[in-house]
Amino acid sequence: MTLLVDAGNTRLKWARLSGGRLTGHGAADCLEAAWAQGLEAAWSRIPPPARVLGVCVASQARRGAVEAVARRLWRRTVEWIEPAGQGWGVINAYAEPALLGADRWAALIGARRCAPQGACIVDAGTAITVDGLDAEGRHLGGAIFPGRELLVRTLSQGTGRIEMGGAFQAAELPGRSTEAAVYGGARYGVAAAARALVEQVCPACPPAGARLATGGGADWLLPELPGAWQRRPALVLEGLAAVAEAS
Ligand SMILES: Nc1ncnc2c1ncn2[C@@H]1O[C@H](COP(=O)(O)OP(=O)(O)OP(=O)(O)O)[C@@H](O)[C@H]1O
Ligand SMILES: CC(C)(CO)[C@@H](O)C(=O)NCCC(=O)O
Ligand SMILES: [K+]
Repeated sequence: MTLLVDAGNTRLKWARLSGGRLTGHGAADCLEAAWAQGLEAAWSRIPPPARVLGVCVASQARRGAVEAVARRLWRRTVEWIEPAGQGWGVINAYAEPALLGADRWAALIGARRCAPQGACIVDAGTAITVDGLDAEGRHLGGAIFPGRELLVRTLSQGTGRIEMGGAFQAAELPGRSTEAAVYGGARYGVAAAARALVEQVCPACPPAGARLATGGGADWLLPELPGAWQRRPALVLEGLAAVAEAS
């Protein structure tokens, strides 16, 4: 069994790969202080994996904490996948391939496998990313925009008079309090921005291409986007599964 890990900036997701199937999906909220202890407790209940394969777009410290858990529990080294110029049927659009987010790279590999006709991919995570992929596996490039929660944090941290804490709340506009104005602004602003990104990136993708959506924010974002989208909650892990099976 191979343990697949998607270490994002908000959450860390994992699943077990055996016999070509993904099972035992789990997630840890990395914004909580004791997330690493929580991860260790959750992982101590799964059978020892032969390999641990992952992507990490979070800090070096978080990467190190994940490595420490795998080492302590199973004496395993985590194999972190980094984007290359090409691999697993995908050709990276970046002039400096290593600078593409490893989660975007894995999502493209996952898309290559489930949508050989090409795809437009939306990942609604901490950041919202949109990427294009053609029928030859060429990555067409993409877009990066702050997600809802991140936008609220940014406003809170970058101003003197806005202080936001706690969970995101649905709010209507016009808002009659700072909270309502900020939550409503983030909700409608990010939705409008995501629509604009999709409208820019999707026309560059093959007309018959799939529209694939992933990320923890897909449920709220999808109804805001034009067109019919296929939910692939584990697209990044699906890409990692393709890598694991081929190496
Ligand atoms: N239980 C939850 N905990 C945290 N975020 C959640 C939860 N449910 C939904 N979300 C939404 O999912 C988003 C995080 O999604 P996801 O887990 O895909 O992010 P991530 O992988 O950490 O992001 P990134 O890869 O961009 O760093 C949050 O910004 C929020 O909008
Ligand atoms: C954009 C995020 C934060 C999305 O998780 C991640 O893919 C990342 O840190 N990327 C590096 C920058 C880039 O992809 O160009
Ligand atoms: K993500």
